[in-house]
Amino acid sequence: MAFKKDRLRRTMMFVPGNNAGMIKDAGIYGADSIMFDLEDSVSLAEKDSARNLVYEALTTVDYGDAELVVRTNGLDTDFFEADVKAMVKAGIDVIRIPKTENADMVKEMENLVVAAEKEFGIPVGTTHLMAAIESAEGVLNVPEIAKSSDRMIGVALSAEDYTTDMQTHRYPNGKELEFARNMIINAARAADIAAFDTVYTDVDNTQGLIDETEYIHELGYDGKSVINPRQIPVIDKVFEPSKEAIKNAQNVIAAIERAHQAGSGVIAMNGQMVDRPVVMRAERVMKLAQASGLVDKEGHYIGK
Ligand SMILES: CC(C)(COP(=O)(O)OP(=O)(O)OC[C@H]1O[C@@H](n2cnc3c(N)ncnc32)[C@H](O)[C@@H]1OP(=O)(O)O)[C@@H](O)C(=O)NCCC(=O)NCCSC(=O)C[C@@](O)(CC(=O)O)C(=O)O
Ligand SMILES: [Mg+2]
Repeated sequence: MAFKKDRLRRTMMFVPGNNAGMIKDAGIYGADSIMFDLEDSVSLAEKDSARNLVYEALTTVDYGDAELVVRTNGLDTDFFEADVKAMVKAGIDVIRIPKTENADMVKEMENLVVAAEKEFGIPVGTTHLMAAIESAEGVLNVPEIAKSSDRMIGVALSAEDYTTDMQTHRYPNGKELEFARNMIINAARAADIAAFDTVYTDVDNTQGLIDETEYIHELGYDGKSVINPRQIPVIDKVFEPSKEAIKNAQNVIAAIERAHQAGSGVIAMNGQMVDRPVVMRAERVMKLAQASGLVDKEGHYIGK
């Protein structure tokens, strides 16, 4: 397991917690984060066996560098406490809180996580949290939800439940999600945490997935939740920087290093001002380039 607050999270793959085959092989597809689901993809009759299955996998399977996330059952269910205890004991990186309506729900989750960390001898603060925003109320409260805990790593739009709550459904142009998407990305950036777009459920429609991913990439999202491994390379490709963008980022980083050596935090490059925000964008391009295998560890372009 590997946790880093500012890691790349282009794809977060849902894996139904009752499917042993999918759980075992979930690490081979290259998702940045693997999310084991104990909530809506698991029937009531299988809640306990799914929890045991995911616990077993977390403590025995090597998922490499992937970040490991679990979506527990809701705070209002009989399964929630047992889910949280088992997942904290297993050393999960992140708990995804379903149907998060307000900051009090995050606090309730946090209190249980702290108790479980103490009970199982896990260093307090190790288990991180993220909130799934799945309702009108959740969208209105997302700014406070995003800032409600130091453990928060991100907020995610959950459009299936959200559109149901809004008494609409999903359309190809995504107009029904505009307000929620803008609220969520803005709240995430204000809290300095990640923003995840929703699942794209039409798994055979690759062009539709590309269009939606390009749109949320432009809005500034870190990535998307996915439901099928075939969606991972499609999303990664949209997030892949061009050769020109990489070259520009390399030039920006080199220019600011020269500026720092000369005792300045700002420099002009080809007539354009290079300062901290420009450098931060360049650093993100280089991180994406490295994850895409387009540059080596020293940042030299190697292509594919
Ligand atoms: C969609 C489909 C049925 C398509 O089946 P297909 O049969 O066409 O799949 P194929 O492509 O043929 O599979 C090829 C190979 O990949 C393996 N494989 C497939 N999917 C895999 C996977 N997910 N993880 C690991 N492995 C996988 C498979 O086992 C096979 O392995 P092998 O046999 O060895 O070749 C299948 O993917 C699937 O069940 N997905 C998970 C669905 C799910 O989790 N739903 C709940 C989360 S959403 C929700 O709750 C709404 C939300 O809450 C969301 C929010 O909060 O954001 C909201 O409100 O919006
Ligand atoms: Mg949902």
